[in-house]
Amino acid sequence: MALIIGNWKMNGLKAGLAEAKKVAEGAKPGDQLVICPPATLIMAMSEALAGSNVLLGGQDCHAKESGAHTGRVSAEMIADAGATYCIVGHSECRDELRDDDDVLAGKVEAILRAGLVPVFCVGESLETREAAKAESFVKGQLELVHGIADRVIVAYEPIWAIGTGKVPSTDDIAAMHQSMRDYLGEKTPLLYGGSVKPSNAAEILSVPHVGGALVGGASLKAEDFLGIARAA
Ligand SMILES: O=C[C@H](O)COP(=O)(O)O
Repeated sequence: MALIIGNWKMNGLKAGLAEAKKVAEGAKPGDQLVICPPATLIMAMSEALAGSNVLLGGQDCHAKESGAHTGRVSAEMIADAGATYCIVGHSECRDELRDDDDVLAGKVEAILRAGLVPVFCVGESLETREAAKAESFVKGQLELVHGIADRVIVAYEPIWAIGTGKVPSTDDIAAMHQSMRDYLGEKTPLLYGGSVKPSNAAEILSVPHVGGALVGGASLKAEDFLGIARAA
């Protein structure tokens, strides 16, 4: 069964709890669903979804456990609020927070320290794809998790496919996932992310080595998120 992770990004006020409850109510036995809401909602959502087969994740974290880091959230806090997973290295964080490999290494270590599963995001820009360097670029990003390949989930998200409605060809998705599989070995779950919708999910999820999806926009409506789960 595919793992379908919804990344709500900076969307979802308290009213989002109702949407998450709809996901839990509509989930079928065996579904592997994860919602990564804003940190402000994790605790309430973990109470509301207790006993369901929808798990929760954070979207990012600080490398330190606690301290004078105004505005930041630690992996321990995310775990304490009821999450099981934490996204790290999303291209929006790499861009907005200027997260480089050193910072990301600290965050991955923190996520493991807190007992969470890291969902490590990689993906190339359009420029890199057009220069036929996508696979080597992604392999470079994956070096950071090569030594912990059995403790991490990797999400391949081409930056140009995020929120744009553009999706790589299934041949390109297959080639990238084969390349990641060859580099990381068999134990790492590999997800695809970037404009996944109910209408294209079945095709994407049938590509060899694609073990699930990291979903942004289409995870905000229970009907769409469950539609993707059904396609899996
Ligand atoms: O983390 C999720 C991704 O950035 C994909 O977002 P999207 O499904 O809105 O393209």
